[in-house]
Amino acid sequence: MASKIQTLTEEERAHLLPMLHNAQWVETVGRDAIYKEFIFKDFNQAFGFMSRVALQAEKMDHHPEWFNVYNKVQITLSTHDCGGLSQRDITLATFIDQASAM
Ligand SMILES: C[C@H](O)[C@H](O)[C@H]1CNC2=NC(N)=NC(=O)C2=N1
Repeated sequence: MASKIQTLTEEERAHLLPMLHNAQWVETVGRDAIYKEFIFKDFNQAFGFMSRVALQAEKMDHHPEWFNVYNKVQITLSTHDCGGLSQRDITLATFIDQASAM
């Protein structure tokens, strides 16, 4: 059986979280998750971004918690299967940042 997904170790966090902070991701209060808000020119741009993220999320079997109104997309990433931040969240956050810059 494949080993269960693990939350990030303290060592991994010390290395990865400063990089995420530089990219404007913040740690959520009261929960082991990261959060970022994206503002686009209009709904079309926002939904194009969401479409790119959705296809990647499905490929990874790792899905964002998100909220969209018009040009604004708020995203929280956490791994439900381990109850906190895992490497999958970091990988998806990196993809999301790239997708937002397209
Ligand atoms: C059964 C399915 O593989 C799991 O529920 C996947 C789906 N997408 C997921 N997305 C996120 N963000 N965390 C998970 O733990 C997760 N688990």
